[in-house]
Amino acid sequence: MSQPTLKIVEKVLGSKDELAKELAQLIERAAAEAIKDRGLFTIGLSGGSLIKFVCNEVPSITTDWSSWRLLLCDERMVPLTSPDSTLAAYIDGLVSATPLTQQQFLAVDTDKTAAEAATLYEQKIRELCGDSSASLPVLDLLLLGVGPDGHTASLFPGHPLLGEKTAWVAAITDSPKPPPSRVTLTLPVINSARCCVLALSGAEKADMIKRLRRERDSPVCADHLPASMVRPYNGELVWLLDAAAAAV
Ligand SMILES: O=C(O)[C@H](O)[C@@H](O)[C@H](O)[C@H](O)COP(=O)(O)O
Repeated sequence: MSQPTLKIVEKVLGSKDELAKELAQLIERAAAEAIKDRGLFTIGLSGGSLIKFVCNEVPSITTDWSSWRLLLCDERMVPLTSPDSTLAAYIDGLVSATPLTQQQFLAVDTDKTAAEAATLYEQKIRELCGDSSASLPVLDLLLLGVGPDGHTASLFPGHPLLGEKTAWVAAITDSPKPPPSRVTLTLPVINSARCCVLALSGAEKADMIKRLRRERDSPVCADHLPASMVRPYNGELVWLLDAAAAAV
């Protein structure tokens, strides 16, 4: 059976603020559709600059917050009290600014080893998706950043994790981006989502965008950057760029 053609949408926004507003509108639409169709909205969150984009604009959207379940596309194996904790940043930015409760966030057990936490997180996602026997979860919306080396979530160029085909969540203890120990969704789970958003901003990402565009437009390209391996099987791929990152 041939692979359905991937629907890729690329939007270039004038500034980081405009990118954040566009992202919030996309999230509002995705949440409305998911809640109407399934009574639940599952959204995956990444760290880095996405945190500010989400926390600055998402609190002002109109949605049924009680139907949201928020999980992490990747998380650092640090305590919630650490400034490196992605979950802590989102709880701090969203719980006080919306009706969301901390219990609606799917927390990683960062007090365990990364391998144990990965196994436990997969079980939590299975429970969330209500089908423990499912081969892959279909999450509604995954928000992904892209590092200057083309990594996304905690999937890094040339890392064996890029070849993981069965685990939903994997541990990495040699992350080139500190802190070194993390858990991450794997590519099969990322590509099973209904919609993946890659959000890139800043002039420092311009060169990477050029490489990703080359890979995107010619899949046979040898690079195989992790961010260009985000190609949802049956979902939508949205690139949101600010003008600085999209500068050719
Ligand atoms: O926890 C993390 O480190 C992130 O999940 C990571 O994948 C991030 O999204 C990229 O490194 C891009 O970060 P910036 O958008 O800040 O460049």
